[in-house]
Amino acid sequence: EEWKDRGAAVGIQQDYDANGKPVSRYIKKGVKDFNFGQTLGEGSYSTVLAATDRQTLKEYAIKVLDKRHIIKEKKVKYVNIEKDTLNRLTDHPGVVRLYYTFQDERSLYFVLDLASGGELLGFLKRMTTFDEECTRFYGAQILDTVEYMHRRGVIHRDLKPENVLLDDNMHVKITDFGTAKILDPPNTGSGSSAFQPDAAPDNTRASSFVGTAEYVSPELLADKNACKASDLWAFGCIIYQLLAGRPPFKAGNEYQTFQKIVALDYEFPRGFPEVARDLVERLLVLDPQRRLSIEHIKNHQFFDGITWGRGLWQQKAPRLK
Ligand SMILES: Nc1ncnc2c1ncn2[C@@H]1O[C@H](COP(=O)(O)OP(=O)(O)OP(=O)(O)O)[C@@H](O)[C@H]1O
Ligand SMILES: O=C(O)[C@@H]1CCC(=O)N(CCc2ccc(Cl)cc2)[C@H]1c1ccccc1Cl
Repeated sequence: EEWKDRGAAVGIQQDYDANGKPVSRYIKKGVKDFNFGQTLGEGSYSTVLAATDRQTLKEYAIKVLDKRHIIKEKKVKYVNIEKDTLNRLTDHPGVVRLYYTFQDERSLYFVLDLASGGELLGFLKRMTTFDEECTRFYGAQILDTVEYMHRRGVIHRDLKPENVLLDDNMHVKITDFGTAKILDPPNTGSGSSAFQPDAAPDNTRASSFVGTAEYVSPELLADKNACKASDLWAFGCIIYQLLAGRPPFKAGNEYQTFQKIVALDYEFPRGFPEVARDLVERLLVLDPQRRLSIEHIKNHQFFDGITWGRGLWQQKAPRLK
């Protein structure tokens, strides 16, 4: 019972016994290992609290989910998807890292990277619009992270400025994977084959789920299925929104917003930078197969000057202006 209440083993400590024989020890973390601090935010089924590990003094964000509420709202599936997705996306600086999970009789706990800068949306609201340099930097970090997710066979499906958090270096930390889709690699016939693609082919379709109205792709509205290119549609909406201060498709209600999307009914405000306009026009394309691929986006003139890869995450974030 003790084992269960304190959650499954969450980490392996590699040690050696007196004779130098390797010994693996399971580290179990539980509520008692943390000092809980302020509430960082509330979700529909969750509360996120700042917390400090009492042994290491490292700071985390701990997402606490109420079991009764989750069961009542039939969201158990989303809890498992969030856990499984985060457990697949463990080695990229742009994804909020999941360190431990544990539970007690009332709650589930996800111990996550603390993104102390809060949501990108918050900064955008305060600035009204970003200049090109900031849009380029944040766009590049978001794209680099989306590329990593796709290579690991994960479609986010709800990319938006609320789900792009910022850490204490003002670098991107993408969150909210409860509605993500894990593309199971195609069964290559012989399961034991040496070559196992780390992700399904690009045009694999995911099951039905609709994200946030303003960022939903036309294919999702047409035939209820999202694909990797659906994340790139949302990416196009985000680039537009950072520079324009509002999303490209926004109407009085969700249905009218959907009508604008499927009709590709949007226009650029006066003064919208030409190069960025060209990029957005090649992303907000109704046919997902004709949308720019990640490789082509990275080579687009708008991202001239960006060093892709590790360098992008070591440089100083531009001051928001
Ligand atoms: N790792 C984190 N670091 C700092 N703040 C966070 C972190 N994760 C979430 N938050 C903040 O806590 C709030 C609640 O996040 P949570 O993921 O629990 O719910 P949500 O996804 O925002 O809402 P919903 O579940 O309705 O989609 C968010 O507003 C977010 O800004
Ligand atoms: O998959 C796991 O890592 C364990 C396995 C053992 C276990 O009991 N749980 C909790 C399962 C669960 C999920 C949702 C609710 Cl509402 C209640 C229990 C899982 C769990 C523990 C802590 C946090 C999240 C989860 Cl899914």
